[in-house]
Amino acid sequence: LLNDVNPEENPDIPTIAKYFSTKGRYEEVNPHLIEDILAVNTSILQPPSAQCREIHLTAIIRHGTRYPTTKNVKKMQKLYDLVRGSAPAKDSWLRELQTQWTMWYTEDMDGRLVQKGVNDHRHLAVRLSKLFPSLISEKKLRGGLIKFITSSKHRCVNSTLSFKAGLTELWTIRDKEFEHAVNDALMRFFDQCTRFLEEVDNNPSAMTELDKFREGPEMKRVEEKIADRLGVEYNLITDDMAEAAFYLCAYEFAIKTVNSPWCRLFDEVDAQVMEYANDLKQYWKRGYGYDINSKSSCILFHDLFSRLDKAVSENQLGQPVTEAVTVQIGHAETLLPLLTLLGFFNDSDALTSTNYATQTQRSFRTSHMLPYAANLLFVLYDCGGGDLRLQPLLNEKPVPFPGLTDQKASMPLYQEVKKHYNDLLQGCDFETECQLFKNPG
Ligand SMILES: O=P(O)(O)O[C@H]1[C@H](OP(=O)(O)O)[C@@H](OP(=O)(O)O)[C@H](O)[C@@H](O)[C@H]1OP(=O)(O)O
Repeated sequence: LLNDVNPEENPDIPTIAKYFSTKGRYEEVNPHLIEDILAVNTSILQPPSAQCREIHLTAIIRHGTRYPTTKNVKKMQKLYDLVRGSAPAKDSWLRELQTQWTMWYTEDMDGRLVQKGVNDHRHLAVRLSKLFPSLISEKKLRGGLIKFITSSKHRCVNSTLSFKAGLTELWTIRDKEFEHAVNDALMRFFDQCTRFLEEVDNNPSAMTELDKFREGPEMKRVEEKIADRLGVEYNLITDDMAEAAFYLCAYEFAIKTVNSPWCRLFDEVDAQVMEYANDLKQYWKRGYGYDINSKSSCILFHDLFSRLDKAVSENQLGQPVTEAVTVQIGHAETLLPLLTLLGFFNDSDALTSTNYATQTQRSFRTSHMLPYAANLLFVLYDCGGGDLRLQPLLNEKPVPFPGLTDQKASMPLYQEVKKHYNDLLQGCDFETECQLFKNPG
């Protein structure tokens, strides 16, 4: 019954759950799924005419809900030890943390997929088959027209297996296995872009804005309030400890759907500060902060459009589209550089350590873009008479291509889209962009 109530008032859902950034549950961006995990709303698709039929779909999907990485388990363990060692509390929720709640996360979990993450992908597969029944169909799966590509990371491989299982269970297919290709050049391009590795990933000064914010007044106030709630010395609650507490609340909720006592350490103002710190990390490491962040996704950008072009030419020749659906499973850092390259969620002002107060309405907000199982879809429609249209969807909702004027119900002409991204289509060469000493001009 609790699920019937507005998520905002559901005591099982932490009030701060909408601020969990890339540690957020998929259901927080699609709350109707809380009541019915397989619910879809086909009316959102609105092709401009009844003649339109979908001929190709590429889905770029983040893995499902996972355990914390080793780096964060260590921080969480340190906070747990600190809380266990503090003076016996009078508040029952804190006494529960001090005496009942046990630290069950271990370093060997290291970001592996959890059962909820298996279900995230099983259910997403079924919902997408309901949204696009002529493409994600048993006939096309059996016909080898649905391709799977994954990052080599265990959480992505297991998400791929789960997505496939969603379909084989739906159609009770037991007599056939479907393969997937492991392709890190595509799904983990950031690992192979030398200029990104040198100038951002391995450059300590690249994250200056995040470092300054973590030492700044907003974070300091959050740390003090946590220390007050725990009844410990201010100097014990560092930014790392605040992050560990936030992640304990987020993981207990995402993995076990529990509104744990750890969430009591934050009010909404605190959670918005923690969310901004995570957005600063993503902005400068994967988003608009540095041009190379998005240019490192050129290989995925060209892969997408060559796939779309192939479907167009096969369709125009009256041939069956040999790759009707491509399911590509990667990371938050696979999707975000591509979203950035395409211009999505670009604010007029950069996110910095000093403008938090004016960025409360920012569009660059990973809590809305990149929960577990976040998915970016490109659906190609043939509307007859050579009228081909491309519709982008993020997390099962149509999103207009930024800056594209012809936004007929977010389904512009494919040629318009290619014209809009012509500079990238003619350039954006991964080798050129990623070489360390880029030739000027
Ligand atoms: O803060 P952690 O260690 O969890 O950061 C992870 C990334 O998680 P995210 O920041 O996206 O929540 C993880 O991305 P994911 O999409 O695979 O979950 C990434 O693969 C991992 O390397 C960590 O990223 P970092 O940039 O190395 O901190």
